[in-house]
Amino acid sequence: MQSTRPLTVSASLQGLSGHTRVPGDKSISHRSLMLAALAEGTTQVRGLLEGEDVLRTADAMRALGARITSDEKGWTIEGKGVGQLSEPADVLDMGNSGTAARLLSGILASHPFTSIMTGDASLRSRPMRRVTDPLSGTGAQFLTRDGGRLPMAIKGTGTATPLSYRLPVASAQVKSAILLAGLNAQGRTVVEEPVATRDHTENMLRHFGVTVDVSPLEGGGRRIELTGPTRLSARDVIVPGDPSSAAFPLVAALLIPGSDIVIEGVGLNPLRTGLFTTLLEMGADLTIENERIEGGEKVGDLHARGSHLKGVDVPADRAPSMIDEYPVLAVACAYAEGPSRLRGLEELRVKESDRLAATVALLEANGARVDVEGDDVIVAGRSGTLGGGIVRTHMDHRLAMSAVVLGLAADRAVQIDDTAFIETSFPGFVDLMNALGAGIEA
Ligand SMILES: O=C(O)C1=C[C@@H](OP(=O)(O)O)[C@@H](O)[C@H](O)C1
Ligand SMILES: C=C(OP(=O)(O)O)C(=O)O
Repeated sequence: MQSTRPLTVSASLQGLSGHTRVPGDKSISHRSLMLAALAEGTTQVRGLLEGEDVLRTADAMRALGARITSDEKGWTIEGKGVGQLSEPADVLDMGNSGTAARLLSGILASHPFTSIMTGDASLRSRPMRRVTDPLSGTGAQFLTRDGGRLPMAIKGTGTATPLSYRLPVASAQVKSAILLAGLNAQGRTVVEEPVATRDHTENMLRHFGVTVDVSPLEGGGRRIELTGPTRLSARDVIVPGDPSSAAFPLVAALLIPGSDIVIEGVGLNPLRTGLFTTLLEMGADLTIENERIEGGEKVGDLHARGSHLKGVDVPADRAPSMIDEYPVLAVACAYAEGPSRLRGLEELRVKESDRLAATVALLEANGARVDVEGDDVIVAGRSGTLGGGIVRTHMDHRLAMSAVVLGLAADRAVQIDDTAFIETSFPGFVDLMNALGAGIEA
């Protein structure tokens, strides 16, 4: 990927102001390319996130036979059909993207050819067994390095056995891998998730004409079922703004006194809005305006003003609806009045970095007091000056953007070792923040 890009961020002298739009939703963008490649016909995608992670998925689907082009109007994908992808001539490099690697594993499991997948140093350290263990039940074979890490070889099957699987961890990536394998399996695929996770795969499969049955599980969670082999028909997709990206300008506006911003067209899928709920509980001056349906997804405009935040207790079962937002929420908690407890964050340990440890380090380096008790993070709340630290981002875009937000509200400048990985999910982040008046000198 890009060379290292260090950045020093000083306090924003004035509040943020103005209207903006964040790039397209990363989860929906990956899925739109994958499902369009599996569909029969031509799909147009508008608003696709053109970040490095999604571009890796586009390259992989091209290597598997789909024709994918883009122009100023959007992206066009000529699909191959379920079961009709072709053996790639070279290694599939999924870069920094866990979503790309995990979801594609499901697709490759039920195609009758052999492929090899790798990624960057961060992705090569992340656990793949969570998908290879269940997907082995289809009859596909996986050969991984170092107890389940990439690179891995996948020998798929054209006669996949359908899986019936209860997720041991709350993971939309694992759920999606199993459902995608089920598209070309012989019979009923069933996934049970004890806690509901983002349902973009289910929603988009329906959009492409697949029958997906979803029923509630006793005691919470959901059962998701589909019958293979099935066919997908090309359908155009409009990608909403990514709530996980909106989190950064949003929290910055809440923390910088005098701010008043509107982020337009943000996706409001209820399985993604845990951060907004939490910020409201903290007393944020945040309103969601113009709620509407765009391209089949609920979207709205986030209107945020500088706020006096107070500490919060976030329950563990909220984690799946805001899993990528904890680093920036922890930053907000460091500026809040009174302590916060963020519960049940074990999944943060297996993201692009060990995000639990790295978030604690980010805050401590800048004068905040933080404790970890089991999988809970306790942030003491503001008591003295903040900032002045050096932040190590470990190839993790969310840490880099969280450090920028911390720096914009800090008393002393924050040094960030590398902001290059922001390109994976939020191209143009610094420019967007500066257009709102952040005054970051790159
Ligand atoms: O399915 C998806 O698109 C995603 C699911 C989440 O990961 P897990 O499934 O590991 O929780 C999230 O962290 C990731 O950024 C995107
Ligand atoms: C965890 C993330 O992504 P992925 O798992 O796709 O690398 C993220 O974007 O915060």
